[in-house]
Amino acid sequence: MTDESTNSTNWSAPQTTGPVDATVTVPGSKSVTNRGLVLAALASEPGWLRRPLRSRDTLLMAEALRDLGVGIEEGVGPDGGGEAWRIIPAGLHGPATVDVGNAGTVMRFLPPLAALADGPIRFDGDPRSYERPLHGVIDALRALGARIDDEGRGALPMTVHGTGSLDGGRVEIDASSSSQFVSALLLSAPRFNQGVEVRHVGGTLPSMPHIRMTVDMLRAAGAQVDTPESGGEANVWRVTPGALLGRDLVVEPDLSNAQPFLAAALVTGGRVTIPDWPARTTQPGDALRDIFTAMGGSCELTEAGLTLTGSGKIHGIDVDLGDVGELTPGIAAVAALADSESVLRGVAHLRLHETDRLAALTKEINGLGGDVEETADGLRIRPRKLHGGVFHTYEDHRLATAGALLGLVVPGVEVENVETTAKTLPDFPALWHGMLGRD
Ligand SMILES: O=C(O)C1=C[C@@H](OP(=O)(O)O)[C@@H](O)[C@H](O)C1
Ligand SMILES: C=C(OP(=O)(O)O)C(=O)O
Repeated sequence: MTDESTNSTNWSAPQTTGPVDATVTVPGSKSVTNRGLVLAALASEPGWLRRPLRSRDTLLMAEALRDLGVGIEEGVGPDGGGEAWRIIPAGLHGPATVDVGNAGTVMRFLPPLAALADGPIRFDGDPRSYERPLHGVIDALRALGARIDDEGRGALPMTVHGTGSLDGGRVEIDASSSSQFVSALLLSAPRFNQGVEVRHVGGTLPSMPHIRMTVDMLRAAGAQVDTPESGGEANVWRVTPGALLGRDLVVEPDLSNAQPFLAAALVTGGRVTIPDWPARTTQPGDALRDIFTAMGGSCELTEAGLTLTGSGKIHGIDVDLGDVGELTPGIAAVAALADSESVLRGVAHLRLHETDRLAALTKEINGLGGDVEETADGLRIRPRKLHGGVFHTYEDHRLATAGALLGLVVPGVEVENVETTAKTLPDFPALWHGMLGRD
């Protein structure tokens, strides 16, 4: 949380007095799209990504891969249906410069791939990207044989001096500040000469579903991966070197971006359906079914999608969100409207996300009259009657959607820089108005 002022205008969050009743089609998953792009770029044959998310984070990933020589063409899917990207792998070339923006997936997933390029790849990004942890990736890549020039920062900006190949092998990392360190090393590992064995040492590893997503997608592309869950040692992942297949992958809707819409049903005692909700998924957003049920809603998964129906009651919750940290801002907003206290635990690492999310949520909800307190690893939220005001967003898409949710039931909430939702959900204001039946 570094900046309070931007020049953008405030967005008057639409308020509703009645229950929301809508079906909202949510664009594709950021996490699946960006893994899909990396794996397709490293494959030994062309592949398809259908219904990819087109947002700041995924366009930065696509742009970076193009700059390294990968072909990413617009097209329709092989069956003629849906929008798609056709990805044509090629030799990875430097010199090139990668703009990571403030995308964790770009700043962490691409340096291992850059080590396979045949020249220097410079990484730079938004000022906040310099503050986000990257040491796990940098140190590990050095241990695996890469040369990286970061002028001793252990962070961006930096240059990875690709030599066309990387030894790989065994490495220990402390990934307690971001699961993306583990995912990053695993994703490119089929192309390392010896593959990789990653051992996490240190504090609790967050966001396990995202590591499972990495493993599942690697296996679906033909990689051999051993995991703690497949009988291996705790906190150790192994990827065997080998060719990756080109896939025809349909990207699931982004379930974390479905959160504000489902929450709208919960806080208005209404009903919202999200089509194409997957029956099985590694996305952390699937946990919303249990969390929002515990908070007073009821969920039903049918052919039409996932429907959340609000009961008119919103209950507080005491929950460890370490596995599903990216859901915290949306849950905090609902908790501020509940009938009892909430304690959100296990998310100390959110201090190093797009902004310091714990500080930002505390300040902004309290700015509307709330009573939120930071704890060592999360938030304690005591619901209070809220009033209108400006909800600052600190260039954090999930702060912006949390502010919109509060504004749905609290008169006079102005969300500052709602355009920041473009990081993962560029159409958010239009989708939100559409949900309310307004233009
Ligand atoms: O791998 C991924 O796609 C992600 C992993 C998580 O990162 P952290 O483990 O750094 O929280 C999550 O918060 C982020 O939004 C997406
Ligand atoms: C933490 C997030 O993003 P990133 O991929 O930049 O880490 C997020 O989307 O909530």
